[in-house]
Amino acid sequence: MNFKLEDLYKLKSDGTFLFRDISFSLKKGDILTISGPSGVGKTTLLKCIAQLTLYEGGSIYLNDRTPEEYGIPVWRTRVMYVPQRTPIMPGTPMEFYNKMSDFGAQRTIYHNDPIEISQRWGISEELWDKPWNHLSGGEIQRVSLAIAISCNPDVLLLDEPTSALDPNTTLLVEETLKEHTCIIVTHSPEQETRISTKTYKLNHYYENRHALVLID
Ligand SMILES: Nc1ncnc2c1ncn2[C@@H]1O[C@H](COP(=O)(O)OP(=O)(O)OP(=O)(O)O)[C@@H](O)[C@H]1O
Repeated sequence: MNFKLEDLYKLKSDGTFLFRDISFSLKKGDILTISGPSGVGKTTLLKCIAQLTLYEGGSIYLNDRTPEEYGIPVWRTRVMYVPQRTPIMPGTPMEFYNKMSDFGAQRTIYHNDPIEISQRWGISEELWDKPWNHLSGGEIQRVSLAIAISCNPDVLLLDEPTSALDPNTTLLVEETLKEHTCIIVTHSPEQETRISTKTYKLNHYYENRHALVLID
């Protein structure tokens, strides 16, 4: 597996750069953490990679093929985005999972058991049959992440995946994430130190100069 960004850039609505010249490559098992001040564009960068937000320039490749070559629905199953806050849906997590795994591009993919994944992080099997709106923020975060991991994407795009979790549960989730290839937005320098194989610092644009550092 190889994953590559080349000179990705995105403009703000006023025509100035939100970010530019974003280039990096990942191999299987890499964890790239993205950090930087609020509003700098971290979430937007993940959404651009997932093809959920348009960008004005640059290229993205998974195994030397572009999103267009895969087709966008297939791309999103291979390069899967998990938002920081999953929108509350009707029904239960299990109903959602059953519907999703029977849908389009997911149907051809081998799925692991999301219940087994979430049990490693203290989520009981019964919780999967409770309505979404009866779950805590931390439970929703773990269930959403377990569903994404169960789909076996090549790259997970995770926006602050442990922001609602206590320190011990955060460590348990990190142990699982280390088994996958991930791009993770985090505000925690400690988390960055614990799990990253590469780090990316995204800073605000000032006077047309973008401070952006990639440390291998
Ligand atoms: N599709 C878009 N086109 C242009 N600008 C956008 C788009 N989506 C978001 N923005 C702008 O990009 C800026 C960065 O937002 P983003 O949520 O990516 O920041 P962030 O670094 O993730 O912040 P935080 O750490 O607070 O979550 C915001 O000013 C937002 O209004």
